[in-house]
Amino acid sequence: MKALYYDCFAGLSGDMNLGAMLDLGVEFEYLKKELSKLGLDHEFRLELKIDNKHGIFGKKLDVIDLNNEHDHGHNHDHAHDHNHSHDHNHPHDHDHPHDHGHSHEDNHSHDHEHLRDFREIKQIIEASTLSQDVKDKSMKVFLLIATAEAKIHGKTVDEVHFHEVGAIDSIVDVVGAAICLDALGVDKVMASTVEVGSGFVRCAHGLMPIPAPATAEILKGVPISSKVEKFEMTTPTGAAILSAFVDEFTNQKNFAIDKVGYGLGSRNLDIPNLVRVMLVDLYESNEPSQWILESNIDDMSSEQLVYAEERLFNAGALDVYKTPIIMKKGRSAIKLTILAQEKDIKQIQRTLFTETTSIGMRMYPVEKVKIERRFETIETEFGPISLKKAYFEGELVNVKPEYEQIKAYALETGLSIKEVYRRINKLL
Ligand SMILES: O=C([S-])c1cc(C(=O)S)c[n+]([C@@H]2O[C@H](COP(=O)(O)O)[C@@H](O)[C@H]2O)c1
Ligand code: NI
Repeated sequence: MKALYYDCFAGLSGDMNLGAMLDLGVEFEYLKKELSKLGLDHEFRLELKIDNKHGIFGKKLDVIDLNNEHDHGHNHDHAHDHNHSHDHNHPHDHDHPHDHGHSHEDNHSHDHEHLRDFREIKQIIEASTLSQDVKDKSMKVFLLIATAEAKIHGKTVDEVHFHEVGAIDSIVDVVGAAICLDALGVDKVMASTVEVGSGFVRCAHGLMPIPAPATAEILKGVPISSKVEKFEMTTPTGAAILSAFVDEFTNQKNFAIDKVGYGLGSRNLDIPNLVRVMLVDLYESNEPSQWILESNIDDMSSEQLVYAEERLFNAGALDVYKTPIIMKKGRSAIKLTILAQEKDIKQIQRTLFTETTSIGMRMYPVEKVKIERRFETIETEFGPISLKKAYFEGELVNVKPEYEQIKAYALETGLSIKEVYRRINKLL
């Protein structure tokens, strides 16, 4: 199975993502051709650079806002405050200072500050000739950003406007991400823990704690780290691209690497400021990762614990077992251990916390080695018996007759179970 793996040790922004996609092999001309289906070619120009961070060469894509290129005196670093009173629906406050050869009667209006609200972005995408899949993927990302912004600023999704580094930059980053993902045609997208950085960043709203509020909102439920000091490593756009497209966040690299792409960030940091995206072949035998969940319990009746055990199996536990332990202050207790697949963890946690007295648990991923098994049936004096044969690297290492059948033959004949085993083992 073909998959994409995002190594986000230096986080992700919209332009780092596009750089990596182009470095992975998506043709620049193809991206430009597809983006032109938005009908916004007069508003931006793309500049692709090859550069390096710490000697690692990769790609960097800059979106040049053609409105702003000529718009002297407009500084995007201190855009405008969110509490301003722009009316994004009324006709242009200002006429555009330069004629870019398009009329202001275009169906997409833009004003001097290039604000676009969510509704307008939706209209542009829907009216474009992009494929339905690219439209859906793009809208998924935009909806995540807009929903986060709306929640933070107490607005409705339709009222949210995209303004930080210019709406055109957001559109190219988001729609470009959808175009590239579509072009790569992978079956699955995976990502590592996402580095968000730390400190404060100056946004349109003033200084914001890192992760920026929108980034934090979008990354809910995603594993993050905050190791890099005083930099914003993941932006809301990067966060939304990951949140919309990643099927599994894992640091386990159970795959063979086909190709690696590097998308460069802007600043130079102690660590290489880039995202590494890999096209990978997932191992066929790749089992979903398994977890051990554990709780020490010293205040429940055995009856209730057995009941909880049944409920845990119902909630998807692959195994549940108990170990007697002595806790601090000499308290006898039970360590309840649950083996589970990642997808079942939430339901198992819910069951554990509702059906036991535990209010916490330890969790760690485990690797399981399962050697090859083959089943065979042999004829015996008692009747047929199934054998489970286990092989390690082709060598037969264990043969086990099926216990339930032996038990049935012991009861049927009145012989001891030891005797039934003895007679069957002679045949093996
Ligand atoms: O909605 C957006 S794009 C946004 C929201 C916030 C909030 O946390 S609120 C902050 N920012 C900052 O703008 C720049 C650029 O972000 P992009 O995702 O557009 O690249 C960045 O510093 C964000 O923290 C944007
Ligand atoms: Ni605003």
